[in-house]
Amino acid sequence: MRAGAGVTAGRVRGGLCRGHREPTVDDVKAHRGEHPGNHADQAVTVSGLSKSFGTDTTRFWALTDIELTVAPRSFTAIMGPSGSGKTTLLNCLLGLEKPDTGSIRIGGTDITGLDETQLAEMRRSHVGVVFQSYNLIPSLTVADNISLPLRLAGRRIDRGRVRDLAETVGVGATLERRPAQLSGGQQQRVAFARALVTDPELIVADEPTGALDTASSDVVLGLLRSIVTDLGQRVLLVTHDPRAAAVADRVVFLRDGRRHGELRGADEGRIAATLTDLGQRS
Ligand SMILES: Nc1ncnc2c1ncn2[C@@H]1O[C@H](COP(=O)(O)OP(=O)(O)OP(=O)(O)O)[C@@H](O)[C@H]1O
Repeated sequence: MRAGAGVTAGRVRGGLCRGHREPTVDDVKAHRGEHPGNHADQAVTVSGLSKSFGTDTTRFWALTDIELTVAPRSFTAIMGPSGSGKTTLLNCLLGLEKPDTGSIRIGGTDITGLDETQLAEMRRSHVGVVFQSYNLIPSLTVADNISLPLRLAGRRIDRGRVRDLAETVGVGATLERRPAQLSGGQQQRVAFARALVTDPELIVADEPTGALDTASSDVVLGLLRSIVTDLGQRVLLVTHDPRAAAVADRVVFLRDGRRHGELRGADEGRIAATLTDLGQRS
């Protein structure tokens, strides 16, 4: 994180105006008499979450009775052997999969009760997502890629804020370039700025270092840490990499779709050993 880059937790949390083109999560809250706006102080909670695939005769439970609380200003990594349910959990959090049972509260709203339009708005404004494959739009400049979620949500675009965010993640000098003119590490930093631009309640990072060399991975992991520590965000990281998970405050393990313990403040070696043990017992 660039010291003195000009984006403080207060500024990042402050200056966004929300559009009113379609029903939003905040509209639902207002309708219920709840308080709309940013919910930085509320935990993201997953409770009794189960998800199955298939029909009655072929039913397979990908997630069973998952409980998870992601507190404000916290950094949680999710790990587990292949097929343990990490992607399914992410997809449920993003409203891309509908759980069979349970609740997912983001910004004080149970998103399992939202319709498709409201879920799309939730993904645009309340959750920032970073994937392994950057997913930047090649024809847009860095500045326009970063501001895209605001444009899609019909919100005012504050160019100064976009510039501040770009500087914060270390790509301030590239605003007028196209993604193809950037390194992989730089593109991933742009993806982080784009994820932060709506001031979301949760940043979800799915293997964000998977395509990067060690040096670029270190920069991105440092950035993830700073997003929590300096910008006051909460981050959920899904990764196979114990080195990446060691940057988190805690690591939650999944096995066969169930929670299987957690480690806090563990180093890479301990996380790797736990993961190996988990895989061998699957
Ligand atoms: N659409 C689907 N239809 C049927 N089964 C599915 C579907 N999606 C996932 N599954 C199954 O659910 C289980 C959990 O899958 P998931 O992709 O969540 O695991 P994962 O931990 O992300 O695995 P990996 O680390 O390999 O990406 C797996 O057994 C998978 O085959």
